[in-house]
Amino acid sequence: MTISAVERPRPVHRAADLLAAYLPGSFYFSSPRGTLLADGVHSRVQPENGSHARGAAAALAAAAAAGVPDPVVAGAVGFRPGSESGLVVPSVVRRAGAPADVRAPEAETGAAWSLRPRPEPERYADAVRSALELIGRGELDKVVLARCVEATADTPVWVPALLARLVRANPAAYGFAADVTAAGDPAPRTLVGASPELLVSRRGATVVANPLAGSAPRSGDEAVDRERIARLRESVKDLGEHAHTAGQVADVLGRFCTDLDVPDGPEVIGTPTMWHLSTRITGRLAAPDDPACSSLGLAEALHPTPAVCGVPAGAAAEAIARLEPEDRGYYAGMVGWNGAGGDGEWAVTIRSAEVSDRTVRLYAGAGIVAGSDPAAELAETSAKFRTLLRALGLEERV
Ligand SMILES: C=C(O[C@H]1C=CC=C(C(=O)O)[C@@H]1O)C(=O)O
Repeated sequence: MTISAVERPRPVHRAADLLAAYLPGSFYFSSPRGTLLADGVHSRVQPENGSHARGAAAALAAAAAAGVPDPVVAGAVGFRPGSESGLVVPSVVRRAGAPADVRAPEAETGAAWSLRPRPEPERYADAVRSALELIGRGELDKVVLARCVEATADTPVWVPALLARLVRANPAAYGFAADVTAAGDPAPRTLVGASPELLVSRRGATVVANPLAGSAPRSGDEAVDRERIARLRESVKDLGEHAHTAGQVADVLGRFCTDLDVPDGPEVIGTPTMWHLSTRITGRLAAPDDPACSSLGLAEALHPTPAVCGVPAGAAAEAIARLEPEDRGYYAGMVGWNGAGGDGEWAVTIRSAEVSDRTVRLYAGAGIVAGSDPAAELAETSAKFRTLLRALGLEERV
């Protein structure tokens, strides 16, 4: 009797072993729901009429017909519509539980680094002032402005070690590493990060989204942090910034769901470097079999949320294109996986960097609304860089 690949019993893996098995070129994604490590490329996913979800459904059907066991679509999509995307059906997928007992080498303190902010911090503060003028004239309610720091080492950066340090330091985050090398790149390019923000997750008919917006840096001192949390909970500016984001996510999911549970107000969640206002929204899909309701379809409908773009979205995207000198690339896009039945998990690509050879490009942004202070927004982006800088052993440098 022969057993088809799909029916064959699956080996059981440990999360720590999958992280240790990650190599550049693999796709790694971990979350409180579990860990996924994917290798090889069975096929590349091309959008169909601009829809990644439709392209993914076709690629998954073809992979299942070809006997790929447990086919998934995995990878990342860039910030701008129609921009870079690196979605594939991998040849082999291994799964495990949420990351636990993860070992990681110490940061490469031996490497010599040079750091270049892009733009210079003062130019970022100028961009915030320009955004405040647009807000003052009523052209915008909110826009998220980002900046970049380019860190260059004297030796090539070993991404598996960087990923392991990120996951060890942020076990509750959405940890990821995705190969995003494009034709013409002089060296392989990897997107890596530890995002605190769930764009959307789907399991059967149940969907969850967890928009974040409104922030304060974590200080490490308990009394100071208690005070910062209390201030964040009451900050009119941060609550307004958050309401834009949670409201839009609820509106979009409401179009797909019969029941939607939206808490009355945000709670505060902590990462090792930040405090954020957070709203966990859950819903029940009206038509789970509709390809538009796959996790990738929902992620596309939600993207870009006002956590990374703004309100109104079109005017905010134009302001971003005009006021940010660096292209965002994959930063502020989405990263995750989508299975054949439509289940999956997509994180917002923040607390992230693109690594190529000796260079790491880190990105961080902050939501600008009426009442934002340019110096405070600049400081907030510096605090957000700490997730990656810490993993690189460079925390004191920005
Ligand atoms: C855009 C980023 O964070 C978003 C997520 C949480 C809080 C945010 C804020 O308070 O501005 C941002 O919307 C980033 O980390 O680059």
